[in-house]
Order: sequence, then C-alpha cells, then structure tokens
Amino acid sequence: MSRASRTNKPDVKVVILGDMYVGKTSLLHRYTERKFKDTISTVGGAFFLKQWGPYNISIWDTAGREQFHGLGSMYCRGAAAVILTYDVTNWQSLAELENRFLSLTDTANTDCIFAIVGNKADLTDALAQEPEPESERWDESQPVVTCPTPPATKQVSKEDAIALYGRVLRYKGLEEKACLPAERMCFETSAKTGYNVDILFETLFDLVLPSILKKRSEGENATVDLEMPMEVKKTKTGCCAGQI
Ligand SMILES: Nc1nc2c(ncn2[C@@H]2O[C@H](COP(=O)(O)OP(=O)(O)OP(=O)(O)O)[C@@H](O)[C@H]2O)c(=O)[nH]1
Ligand SMILES: [Mg+2]
Repeated sequence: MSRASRTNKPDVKVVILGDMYVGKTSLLHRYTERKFKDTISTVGGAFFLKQWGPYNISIWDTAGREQFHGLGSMYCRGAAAVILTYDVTNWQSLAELENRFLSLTDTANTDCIFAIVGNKADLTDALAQEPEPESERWDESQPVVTCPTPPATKQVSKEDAIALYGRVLRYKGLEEKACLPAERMCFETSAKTGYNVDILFETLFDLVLPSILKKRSEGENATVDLEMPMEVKKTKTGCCAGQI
C-alpha cells in the first residue's frame, strides 16, 4: 500500500464545475453511491475521496449558485482535472461555463485535463433512459423509463460541446493537436439512469495518473493541500466525504 492510501490524503484533485441545477451533486452521488437521490442545492463545496488503485483521488463537488462563485477558484487550485458540466436541455448552462466558470480554472495545474459533460441526457435521448444494470433508484415507485419518445428538447448538441472544448483549449493556450481529442473528452451523461457516469469518472482517473507519477518523480510532496479545515466522515460506499 502506498503512503498516500495509508494516510487517506489525496494524491490528486478532480473538480466538478457548472451552473446550479445541472446535476453535479447527482453525478457524484450516482458514481459514489450508485444511486439517484434527492438533492438540495450545494452550499460551498464538498469532496469525496476515491481510492483508485494505490492512489487517492479527491473529487470536489462545487456550488453552482452565483453567491458561491468566489469560492470556485479556490476549489480549482492545484486541480489535475476539471469537469465542466452543463444540462443538455438548457443552452444557457453551456454558455455559463464559458462566461462564468472557465476563468475559475486559472488556478488549476498547467497540465489540467478538461472534460465537458452534458448531463440529463435521459430527458432527450432514448438510449440514455435505459437504466445501467446495477443502478438503484431513490424512489422505486417511479419508473426510470417513462416514455418511448424523449419529452424534452435538446438545446445543446454534442457538436456545441465539442466546439466549447476547442475554445477551452485555446483559452488555456494549448495546441488542440497536442491535447486529448474532443470526442474522447466530451460526454453526455444521465445521473438519473447512470448513463456514461462510470466511464466519465474512470476515464478521468486513468488520465490523471501520469500527473501523480510526474509529481512523485519530481520529488514533490505527493499530496494536495486542501487548504481548508474540514470534517471527514466515512460514507456507506467506503469513500470519505467532507463538507465545508
Ligand atoms: N432527469 C434528470 N434529472 C437530473 C439529473 N441529474 C440531476 N437531475 C435533477 O436536477 C436537479 C438538480 O440536481 P443537482 O445534482 O442538485 O444539481 P447541482 O448541479 O448539484 O446544483 P447546485 O448544487 O445548486 O449547483 C435535481 O432535481 C435532480 O434530481 C439527470 O441526469 N436527469
Ligand atoms: Mg449540488
């Protein structure tokens, strides 16, 4: 076992950003607890610690509400990956990523990896309405697959997300050719059914491993300074959760 996993200190940090109501907390619940649960709007931020092989990865859920905006760049400090989340049924939520959230990532690592995630795909895409095999629902009386025709209008296409990914790279001063391809880093997910949720997080975990190894080979302290005192408690799934 590595020193990091013995001490439960995170080796690397992944941050979920995006406007309120896009489903950031629901995505994290789905991944860590295998459930779609009722949520309340996040206050400040919270993190979960995920063990990935011998490493500990902290996943930060942030508040989308404007009043907490000032905290965003603090959460992003030293991040190895940022998940920019929007709602596929809400065009403004994609626009807000560029207008309001992208600049918060200035404090992230210079080699930070970006994923663009369109959540609530179950509302627009019949494929995403299929529950994942292991998925659990918070209300068993409500069927996940409710109608054969998607009821909501999709306002953001995958191409819009791919175009945003290109602009994110340009904002970061990165050469598109030298970076991970947009097709691999743009996801459509459903926290409700579990569609593409595991693949999103696990793709990122695999991609941030080199960043941990690089840090260690450079002889730096392998842990991330979380900078804020917080209470850490064990969750049912064995992850640690903290709320400030
Ligand atoms: N249909 C559907 N609804 C979802 C999905 N994800 C989240 N929701 C619903 O969207 C609402 C907001 O979800 P949250 O996860 O609280 O959103 P958030 O981005 O964390 O919001 P803030 O904490 O305020 O920034 C809740 O009513 C969720 O049940 C999804 O994949 N599909
Ligand atoms: Mg939330």
